[in-house]
Amino acid sequence: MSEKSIPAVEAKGLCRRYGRSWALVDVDLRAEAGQAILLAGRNGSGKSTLLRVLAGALKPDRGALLVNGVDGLRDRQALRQRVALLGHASYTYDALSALQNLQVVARMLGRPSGRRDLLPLLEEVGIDSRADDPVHAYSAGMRRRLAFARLLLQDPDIVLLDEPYAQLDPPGFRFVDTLIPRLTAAGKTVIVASHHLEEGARLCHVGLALERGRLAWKGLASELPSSFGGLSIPGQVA
Ligand SMILES: Nc1ncnc2c1ncn2[C@@H]1O[C@H](COP(=O)(O)OP(=O)(O)OP(=O)(O)O)[C@@H](O)[C@H]1O
Repeated sequence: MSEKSIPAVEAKGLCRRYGRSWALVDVDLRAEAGQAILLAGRNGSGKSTLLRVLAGALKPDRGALLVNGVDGLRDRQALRQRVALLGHASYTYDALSALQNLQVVARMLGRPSGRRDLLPLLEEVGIDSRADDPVHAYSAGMRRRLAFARLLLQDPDIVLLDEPYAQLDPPGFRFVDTLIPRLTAAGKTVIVASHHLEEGARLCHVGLALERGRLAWKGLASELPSSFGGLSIPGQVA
């Protein structure tokens, strides 16, 4: 079967509610390997909910989710092996150092977990000089950088980024700007929820916008109407 016939992610009719209130209504999404998708929408439109459903962190009330052709709702382990979400919470072990945090993940994944194996990842995200400090002593941006290092270690096929610029400084923005094309060039699928439509348009191929949980717009990321977001990053250095 050709690669094109099996999308990396295929969601159909996803619905999710919190109590009586629907946060996602009949959302369809298709993403190919090597594609970056910008997910836009006002606060509360359902972006984080959709990413969490795609990552297997939240169960949809209705709908189907196939990841590389595998039913992700039935086979949640397969889903979690293929998909990783960088969300709002960093899910770190705060009493451990950054290096120890990565070691825990590396051991879980059966990957090399020596200092020399993992330090380059911390270097890549710019926190190697604090590798041995406990994470509870980290700033918000440093925790976010550690979450990126963990994501790189996980090396999933499908990368979900929820507001990737949040808490980062200008060098951090540049890290995100180079990370997304690097991931897609390696054949990964990237779905980015962001209010930064200008950056998203530069980095992503397809644009989707949610409005009150429904898919309200789909097209080229560069043509996404600014009514769905439109922040620019203060202090962005060319
Ligand atoms: N844990 C929760 N319990 C109840 N309602 C929730 C919960 N999480 C989200 N919601 C509701 O679901 C809707 C979608 O929220 P969601 O966080 O997915 O939006 P979002 O587009 O990511 O917003 P933002 O841009 O502010 O991050 C909102 O109406 C929100 O109030």
